[in-house]
Amino acid sequence: MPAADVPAPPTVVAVRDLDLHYGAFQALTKVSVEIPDRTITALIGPSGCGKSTLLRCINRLNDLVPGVRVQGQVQVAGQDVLGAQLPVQELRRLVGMVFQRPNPFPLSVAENLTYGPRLHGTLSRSDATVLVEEVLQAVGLWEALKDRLHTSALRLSPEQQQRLCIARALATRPAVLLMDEPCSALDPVATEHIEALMLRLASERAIIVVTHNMQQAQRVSTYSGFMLMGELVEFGLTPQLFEAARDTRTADYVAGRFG
Ligand SMILES: Nc1ncnc2c1ncn2[C@@H]1O[C@H](COP(=O)(O)OP(=O)(O)OP(=O)(O)O)[C@@H](O)[C@H]1O
Repeated sequence: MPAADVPAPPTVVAVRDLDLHYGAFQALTKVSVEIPDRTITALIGPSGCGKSTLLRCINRLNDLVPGVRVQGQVQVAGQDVLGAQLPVQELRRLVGMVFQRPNPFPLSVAENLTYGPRLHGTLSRSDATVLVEEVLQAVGLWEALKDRLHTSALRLSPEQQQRLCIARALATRPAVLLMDEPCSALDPVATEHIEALMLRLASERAIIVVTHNMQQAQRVSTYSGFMLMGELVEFGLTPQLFEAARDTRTADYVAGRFG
């Protein structure tokens, strides 16, 4: 964990003056943040404050919502996300996403993992074999599943399904992994395993995790952002945000005085 006087790692996601409206409702207001590479950043705040909306701006998942309007700038690895230059398909390769409920495709374990890379280009049979082992190793599933690669992913336990979804997101070698409440459908033991996995994976790419769980944010993240009613109130090193917040609203929230 870097001390407050150690320079932050280079920025991998830069958000500047981001406004988002769902129809007439403004869900994000002038959000600016620089997310450091190769570390975990947690987004916290009360229900409805815009955490998931901000996350979904980073891979343009909000594009699918009718009536959505986005203004401002989002850059991932130096590339402009909201403009027309970066095709959405390439963006989705660069930015993986894991959701609250494990959502494997109704396909085999191996097909879940090769689906993305096949969509993004050609994947030879030998490359696919190497890739499947690599990403299953990365999420600690190789030993358990190496003889079940052609089993339906839907037959796995919830924890295995969530690990598989993380492996599927890793298969396109993203620079950033977005995780929206990735443990909320899991029991405490599975949650502990996924948190340990997140810490391992963050040595090679940035992870941005939305969580309602204050303990989880403190256990896994190096940086945290506190959001309230569409604004990013405070962003900084996690211990500082939890123990010496600059803004009284942050201090009140992390102390459990509201939300
Ligand atoms: N598709 C949508 N259409 C209209 N309003 C939406 C849509 N999605 C979210 N909102 C609204 O935008 C606001 C922010 O929602 P968002 O899901 O980003 O919050 P959140 O902080 O992630 O909440 P939670 O912690 O409950 O998941 C909320 O008021 C929500 O009702």
